[in-house]
Amino acid sequence: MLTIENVNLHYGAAQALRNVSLTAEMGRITCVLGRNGVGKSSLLRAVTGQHPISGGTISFGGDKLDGLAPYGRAKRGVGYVPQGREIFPLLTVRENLETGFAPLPRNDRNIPDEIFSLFPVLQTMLSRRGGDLSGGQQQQLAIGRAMVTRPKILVLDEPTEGIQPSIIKDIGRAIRYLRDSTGMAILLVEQYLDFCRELADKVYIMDRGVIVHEGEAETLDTPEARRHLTV
Ligand SMILES: Nc1ncnc2c1ncn2[C@@H]1O[C@H](COP(=O)(O)OP(=O)(O)OP(=O)(O)O)[C@@H](O)[C@H]1O
Repeated sequence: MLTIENVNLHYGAAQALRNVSLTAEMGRITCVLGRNGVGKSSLLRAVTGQHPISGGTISFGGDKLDGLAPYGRAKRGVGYVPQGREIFPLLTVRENLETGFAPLPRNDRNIPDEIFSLFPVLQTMLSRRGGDLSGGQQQQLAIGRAMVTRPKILVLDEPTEGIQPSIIKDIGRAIRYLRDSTGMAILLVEQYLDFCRELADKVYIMDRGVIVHEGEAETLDTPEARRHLTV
């Protein structure tokens, strides 16, 4: 499981995370809810090594992650689907998927078939450029690219942002499938309450860099959560 303990993160003098602690267990979907600017992406940058933390510890399966470069964390099984997808627009869909080979030993450098079972559109568009895909297709590609790295934990930054409802459904189904079939841990941050409520096993709510609620999804107080999501 992923354990985040008392983590602080700064951008210069501005503090984006304040003593944040959370756990994301194997075989469960952990969702962090919060409105724009409360620190959700910063939390994922801390987990994936995109930004250094200024206090606390982050460990996965008992190994300390903080201090490792993003590449080292990918090698230890941290798969990342960043906000805005970050697809390479001039590379083909196949080449985008193959960028996920980097942390893998040579024998594992193949694209698992289950990516195409989950997202058939990727197979039909293998030789198209990433930049030609719709936002929803790019999100599926970003999840596929993370799956190529054979993650033990998948970390997703607002996977529903700017995506049409039918593709949001496909993405929700894929996330559930990954939890159930592989037993991986899934940590996702979201502003979309209904998506989170349908999918999550455990929910945290963040406000201004602080965790203000932690609980099982079925006990989530929806009006209270909505209050935290309204500006
Ligand atoms: N590179 C940066 N330099 C300075 N401040 C930053 C930087 N990135 C984020 N911040 C600030 O840190 C705070 C948390 O931002 P963060 O992106 O983590 O929030 P968020 O909850 O993910 O919001 P969003 O949904 O808009 O991405 C905000 O006040 C933001 O302005």
